[in-house]
Amino acid sequence: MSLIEDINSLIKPLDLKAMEGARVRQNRLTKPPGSLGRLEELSINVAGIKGEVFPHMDNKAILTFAGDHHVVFEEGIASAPMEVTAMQVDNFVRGGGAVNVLAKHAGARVVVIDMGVATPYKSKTGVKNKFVASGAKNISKGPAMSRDEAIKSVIGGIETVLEEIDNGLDIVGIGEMGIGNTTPSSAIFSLYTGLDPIEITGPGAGIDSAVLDKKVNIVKRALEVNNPNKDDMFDVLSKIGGFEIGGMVGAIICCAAKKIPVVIDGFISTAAGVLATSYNPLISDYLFLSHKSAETGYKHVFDFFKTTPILDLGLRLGEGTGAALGISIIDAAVKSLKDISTFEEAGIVL
Ligand SMILES: Cc1cc2ncn([C@H]3O[C@H](COP(=O)(O)O)[C@@H](O)[C@H]3O)c2cc1C
Ligand SMILES: O=C(O)c1cccnc1
Repeated sequence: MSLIEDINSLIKPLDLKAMEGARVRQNRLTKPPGSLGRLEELSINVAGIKGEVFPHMDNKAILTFAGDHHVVFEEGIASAPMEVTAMQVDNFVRGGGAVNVLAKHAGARVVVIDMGVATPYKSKTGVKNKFVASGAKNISKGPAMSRDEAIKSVIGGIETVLEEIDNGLDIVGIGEMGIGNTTPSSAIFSLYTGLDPIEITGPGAGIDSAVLDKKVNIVKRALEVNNPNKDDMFDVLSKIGGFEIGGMVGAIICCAAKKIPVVIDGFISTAAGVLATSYNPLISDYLFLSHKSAETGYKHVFDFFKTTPILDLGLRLGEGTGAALGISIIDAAVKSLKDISTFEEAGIVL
């Protein structure tokens, strides 16, 4: 636990001086003030996070945390076989996943982390091993994991970021792979919003309406059986979370501590964002929501964040796909702040 507390204690409010410097520069660039809209705000936020008016954006990474969920198979609410999580891990290592393609487009590397994949994958190299246990247990019957395992999963996420910093890390996208993980994510959102699971729970990767009814009841049962305490993030993570969700929480905490902008992906990584923000509200300043997930409950979760999604493309995939697109927009924002000439430099007098 002490690594988590030590890292958490490093998280500080944004650098207001750097933000003011960026704001002043934005207003001196050869364009009408405010005309780059949200890009201006994004660049100012990155300056505040990094404490620099000209932040570096050379090294970008999508961290895709993988883990399984026994609840969806034991209760018959799965969208795909459990083995698909492991198969997708291999696909990502080969570079053939949707996240690989969009990350490449954004100039970001993809790091795949095994937090708790329950079936074997073929890749011998190319997967970071932070394995905690073989899939989260059935949350409709009891806790997903022990408290110690929840702590271990968060530490795995922190270690991932610390190790990746050595490879250069200017911005991070948070993604996941885990068949069934919209179920724990829906439970987490229901708990923190206080909304009935029927308003939050959606079809995930794709189930019919009869299975969706069952899924809503499973989310309700998970909350009743476990009675998680929302003021204790580790209680929530251990009772209704998952190993890849814990990994994402750790990565988010560590990025905030290390002044690295964190770009959240869709429904599941947003659940990790809610958990991390509940653990330390200062983290909210370090987060960017890349896109508005099309999954049912997503629209109800903005109150937890100081920001709103950058894109609205109807995505509902996960893996870090939306985060990759978000990174390319943030990169454009930072480049605009740095590289557009000021009126003075261009010799333009208005
Ligand atoms: C082939 C395939 C690739 C995926 N890539 C991401 N997900 C997404 O779907 C899963 C969550 O949805 P649910 O809770 O309904 O299973 C996660 O793995 C998420 O990343 C996928 C799902 C499938 C089937
Ligand atoms: O929004 C997402 O990331 C999402 C939605 C449904 C299924 N998988 C991921």
